[in-house]
Amino acid sequence: MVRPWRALQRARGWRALAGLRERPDKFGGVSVDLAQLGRPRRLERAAFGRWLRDAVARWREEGRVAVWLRVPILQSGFAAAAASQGFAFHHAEQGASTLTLWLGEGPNRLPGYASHQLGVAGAVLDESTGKVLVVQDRNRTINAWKFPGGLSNPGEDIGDTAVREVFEETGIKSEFKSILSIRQQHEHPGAFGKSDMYIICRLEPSSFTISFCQQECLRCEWMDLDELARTKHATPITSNVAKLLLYGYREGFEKIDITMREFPAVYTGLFYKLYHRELPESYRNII
Ligand SMILES: NC(=O)C1=CN([C@@H]2O[C@H](COP(=O)(O)OP(=O)(O)OC[C@H]3O[C@@H](n4cnc5c(N)ncnc54)[C@H](O)[C@@H]3O)[C@@H](O)[C@H]2O)C=CC1
Ligand SMILES: [Mg+2]
Repeated sequence: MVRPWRALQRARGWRALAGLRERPDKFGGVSVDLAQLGRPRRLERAAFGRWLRDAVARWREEGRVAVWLRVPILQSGFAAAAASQGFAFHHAEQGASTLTLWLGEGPNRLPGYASHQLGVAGAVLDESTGKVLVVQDRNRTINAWKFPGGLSNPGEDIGDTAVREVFEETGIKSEFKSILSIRQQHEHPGAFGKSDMYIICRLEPSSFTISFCQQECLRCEWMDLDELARTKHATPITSNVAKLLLYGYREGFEKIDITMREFPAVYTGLFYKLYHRELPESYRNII
């Protein structure tokens, strides 16, 4: 016998499903966010599965090309119900996962999620002494000199990551001047098998007394740039960028710098940063 309160809960669950808002997108897909259901204690996975099967049939009839289903973490059982109907994970963040189902013709054309992580290091050069700031990692088996740096926070500008990481790891304050190099490595073990983008910036110091982070660094010092360019005890990236920096130090930074300019984005009203080699004024103003 189904107890009346349980029947009532189920009826509420069905009403909630029937009332789910669907958001079409400009590509012909549709999104449904299951957070709208609140905490449906009595809405069973099987009932949700039946609703989803009917909804998918309807979306096919309507000619939708894709379904985006957002599932709050506490309702993850619904992800299993969706997977049994062909949905697959697209991405997950702290509180929810998003699954997709391609309904269009031919192979799935939905864009993937994050493909890279971004690391940024700072080559901090004291131009008055020709010394550059280097560290050795505490957690590495082979200890080579490298520039202090680390992973970018979401929404953080490249130069801000370099300045923050340099300060956190060495106690040195600095200012962003330019980008010197970009390294891309696929299947990076430190990036959960994704690709790693590693950018080295040129920074100018505004403080000089080292107070390095004991958790992350084993050693930290101001080293002659000339010596860093020659030493065998540096990673290949560090050696190459040290040579590049030495070239710029001797012959003018305009030979090596990739500088930054800020522009308003046309469609969104946001701003972005454009990084490129110096462009003479006469070329900037060509109409
Ligand atoms: N060629 C070079 O000179 C080197 C370049 N890199 C690049 O630097 C960037 C990352 O810099 P980092 O200094 O590593 O980042 P970071 O300065 O943001 O530090 C990451 C922190 O997370 C910790 N961590 C990492 N994986 C962990 C795990 N599974 N469990 C617990 N703790 C963990 C580390 O011990 C470290 O304290 C990447 O882009 C990488 O490719 C890193 C090392 C050498
Ligand atoms: Mg680091």
